[in-house]
Amino acid sequence: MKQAGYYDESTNGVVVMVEPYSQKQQIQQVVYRILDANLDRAREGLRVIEEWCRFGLNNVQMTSECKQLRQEIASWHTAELRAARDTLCDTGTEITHPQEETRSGIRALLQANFCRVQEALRVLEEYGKLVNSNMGIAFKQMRYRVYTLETNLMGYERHQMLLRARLYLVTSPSENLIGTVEAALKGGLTLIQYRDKNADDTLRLDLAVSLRDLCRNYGALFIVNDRVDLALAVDADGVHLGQQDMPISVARQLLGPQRLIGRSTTNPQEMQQAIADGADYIGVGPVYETPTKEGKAAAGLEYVQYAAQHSTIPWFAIGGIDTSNINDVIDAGASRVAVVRSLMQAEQPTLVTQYLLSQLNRIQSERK
Ligand SMILES: Cc1ncc(COP(=O)(O)OP(=O)(O)O)c(N)n1
Ligand SMILES: Cc1ncsc1CCOP(=O)(O)O
Ligand SMILES: [Mg+2]
Repeated sequence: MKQAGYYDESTNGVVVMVEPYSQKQQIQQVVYRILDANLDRAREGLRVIEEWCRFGLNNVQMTSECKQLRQEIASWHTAELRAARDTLCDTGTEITHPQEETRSGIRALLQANFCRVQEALRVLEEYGKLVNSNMGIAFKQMRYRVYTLETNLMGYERHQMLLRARLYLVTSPSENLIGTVEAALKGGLTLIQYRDKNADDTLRLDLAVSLRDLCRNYGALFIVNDRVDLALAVDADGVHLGQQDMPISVARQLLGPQRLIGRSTTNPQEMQQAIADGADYIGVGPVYETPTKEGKAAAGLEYVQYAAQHSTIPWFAIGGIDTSNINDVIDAGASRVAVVRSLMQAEQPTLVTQYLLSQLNRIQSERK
C-alpha cells in the first residue's frame, strides 16, 4: 500500500505524495481480497466437480448446473475485486492440509470439493453483505443449490457404485472383524454389509463407525443389516432388509431417495414385490443351505436362473457360496455374489477376494 511521501523508483527518487488510505478504505481492500480469493475458490471447486459429472458420469443435467453456477459466480467477480488481489502478501497460499495431498477415491475427492465450494460460498455470503445486500442473498441461494447438487451427485454416484459391485461381503462377528474386512478391501472388494444379530447397541455403533470409516478410506459402499436407525446414525450408504424387517416404503421415508435399500428374496413372488416396492438391489437365496442362516431352506440354482432372466435390478446370489462352487452359481446366470463365511473365515481374505472377483469379472467380459 502506498504511503504518503514514499520513495518511488519509477520517478527516479522524486518523492511522490499520496494520500494514505483511510481505515475504512483499508478494511474495504481486505474485504475485496477475501471476496476475490473465495470467488476463485468456489469456481475452482465447482470445476473439479463438473469434470466428473461430464467425463465420469456423462450427465448433462449435473454438468450444466455446475457450469451455470460457475458463470453466476464469475458475474460477481468485478475488476475492482480482482484489483485488490495481492498474492505475494497472501500468507494463506502456502498452507495446505495433509488430507489435500491424497484422496482415497472419486467419492472422497467430490466430497472434499463440495466442502470447499460450500465454505467459499458461505464466506462470499457473509462478506458480500458488507459490499452489496444482493450479493449476500445471491450467494445464499447458490449455497442451497450446491447442497441439492451434492445430494443428487453423491446419490447417483452410490447407485453407480452398486451397479459396478460384483462381490458383496456380509460380515459375521469376529475378533478380527476390522482386519478381515480391510484385507478383503485390499483385494478389491467394494461393497460391505455390517451384520451382527446379537451384539449390544453400544458395540454395534462402535463397530459400524469403524467399518464406515474403513469403507470410506477404500472408496467402498457401506450397508447396515436390519437397522435403519443405525444406518442413519453412522451415515451409512444404505440398509439391507429381510422379509421380516421394516417394510421398504417406511425405510425409504426415513432414508430418503439417495441411500440404498436391499431386500432378501427367496422366490419369484418376493422378488417381484421387492422390485415393485422400490428396492435398489435384492439378495437371491439361500442358493445352498448354510449354517450362517440355520433353518432356512435352500432356494437352489433354479431360483438363480429365474433371477437371471427376470430381475430388472441388481441382484446378489447368496448362501453357501465359496471358491469351490462359485462357477456353478455363475453358470446358473449370476454375475454378482454375496458371501459370509468364505471371506470371514478365510485364512487369506485378500487372496480369496481376488479369486472370487476374478471369476465374476471373467464372466462379465465373456457375457458382453
Ligand atoms: C445380501 C443379503 N442378502 C440376504 C440377507 C439376509 O437378510 P435377512 O433375510 O433379513 O436375514 P438376516 O441377515 O437379517 O439374518 C442379507 N443379510 N444380505
Ligand atoms: C444372511 C444370509 N441370507 C441368506 S443366506 C445368508 C448367509 C450366507 O452365509 P454364507 O455365505 O456363510 O453361507
Ligand atoms: Mg434381516
